[in-house]
Amino acid sequence: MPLVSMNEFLPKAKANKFAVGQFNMNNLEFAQAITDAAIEEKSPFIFGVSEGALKYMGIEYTVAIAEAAAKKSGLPIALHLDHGSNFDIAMKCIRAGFSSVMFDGSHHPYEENIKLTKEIVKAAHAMGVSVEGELGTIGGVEDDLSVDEASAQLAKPEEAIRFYEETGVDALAIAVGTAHGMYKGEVKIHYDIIEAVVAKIPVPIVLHGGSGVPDDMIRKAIQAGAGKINVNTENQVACTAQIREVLAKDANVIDPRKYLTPARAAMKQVVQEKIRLFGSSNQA
Ligand SMILES: O=C(O)C[C@@H](O)[C@H](O)C(=O)COP(=O)(O)O
Ligand SMILES: [Zn+2]
Repeated sequence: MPLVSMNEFLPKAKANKFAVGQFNMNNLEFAQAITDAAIEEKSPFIFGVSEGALKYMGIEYTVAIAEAAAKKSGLPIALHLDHGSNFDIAMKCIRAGFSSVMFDGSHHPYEENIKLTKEIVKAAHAMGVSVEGELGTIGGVEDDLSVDEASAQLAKPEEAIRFYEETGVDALAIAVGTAHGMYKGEVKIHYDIIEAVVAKIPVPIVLHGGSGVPDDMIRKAIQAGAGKINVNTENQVACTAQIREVLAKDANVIDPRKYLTPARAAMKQVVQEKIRLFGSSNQA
């Protein structure tokens, strides 16, 4: 199966109140772990690739790995630029074979964010590629905001609704209290904001910063209207913990397969648990 746009599965997710996971691809082992978990769960999924990961892996390897995963699994998989910062990087990814892009214009003033997002939607939709937009500040590692500071930057429902109406994005990331990275304090999700926006737009809300959010809060967010949930840090933590453990036990290990095999298995378990939690098992 070729890579697909998020529109292959997000409308169904919104209608049936489940969420599709975006799991970030940082190297081959991440891609294998995510794909193997999804195969067992018969779940659609999204490979998120940040600009940093793209630089690390190279765009050709990234696309080739995602295409191999789609071919091997037969699952609906979207290859999605995560937090794309400008028009050029979005077009570069689309030309290389990405089936979906995010434009993160949240650092721009509201009207400018709408204008820039609209331009990307127009070009991407002409090529059958889905687009995610972002509004408000999702705090955490990227912005170095505490959870309290992030709460101060929450999206305003009326602005989010107009943002959708003007841009026509396929999924909308709004700041509702989650933050990137593991939480230092308690996470507080503003379900009322999700509900108010989702009631007025036909596309799902995207929850960034899915790592470390308690399961019951994830379930409530999905019921409120989150149809795409991003997870990266939990996989990084699982991967690195295994590598540390193997190397700490035996300082003579030099074969990367000796520590990458358990690292991959640990990530597969994380992804499988998230897929079950998100309710996307058997939705492929
Ligand atoms: O960290 C990245 O490179 C990707 C993240 O920004 C991703 O979009 C995301 O929201 C995952 O959040 P996390 O699970 O808190 O790492
Ligand atoms: Zn994010």
